[in-house]
Amino acid sequence: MSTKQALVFVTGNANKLKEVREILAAGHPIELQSRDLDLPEIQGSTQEVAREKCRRAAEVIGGPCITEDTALCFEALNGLPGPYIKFFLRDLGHEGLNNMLVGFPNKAAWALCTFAYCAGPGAEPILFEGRTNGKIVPARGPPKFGWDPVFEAEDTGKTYAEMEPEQKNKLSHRYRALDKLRTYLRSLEE
Ligand SMILES: O=P(O)(O)OP(=O)(O)OP(=O)(O)OC[C@H]1O[C@@H](n2cnc3c(O)ncnc32)[C@H](O)[C@@H]1O
Ligand SMILES: [Mg+2]
Repeated sequence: MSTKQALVFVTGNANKLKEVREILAAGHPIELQSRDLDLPEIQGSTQEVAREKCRRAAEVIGGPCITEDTALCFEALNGLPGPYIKFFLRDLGHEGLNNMLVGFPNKAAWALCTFAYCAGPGAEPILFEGRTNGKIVPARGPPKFGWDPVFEAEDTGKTYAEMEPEQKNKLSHRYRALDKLRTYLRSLEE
């Protein structure tokens, strides 16, 4: 009989959860439960933010869990807004994100996803990063998820919002990070 506790994905973001489930549905299955909790996030590097959030999540859950942090980094701004993109998006909108780069010819950006896995309260979280390069463009495509309409992924000519979910889920920052996490979790099963 297995005494293994289910792995819980702690996130307050329904779109993230949807994509994670879609990505995990293709390929090796990983059993996942979810908890809709909006955990406090510290200031710091993407790694510090991710580690601390996952640590707190494990305390709340009382068992193994994963969390995910997404940053959107502008090359002309040395990687900012980075982990603070949520608040820039909320307060400035798609147009404001474009306006931030008005004075810069360089519109390059990258989306960075950091999954954190914590084995339980007190354990040190382990991080898995995935990055997709692109550029910031005036909004195109349905505004269903965050900054998807203003991020054009490299070599696709399309914003994330213009893609079918299958296309985004094959090249996204989230897919790339989750693929590494999946490999790690499989190695634990062996
Ligand atoms: O509870 P958590 O998991 O933290 O969910 P959150 O919505 O607070 O998410 P983050 O702290 O990681 O902030 C990332 C911001 O970027 C947005 N976002 C995350 N992934 C995205 C994606 O793939 N495409 C577009 N926007 C995304 C998200 O809606 C937030 O505004
Ligand atoms: Mg958050």
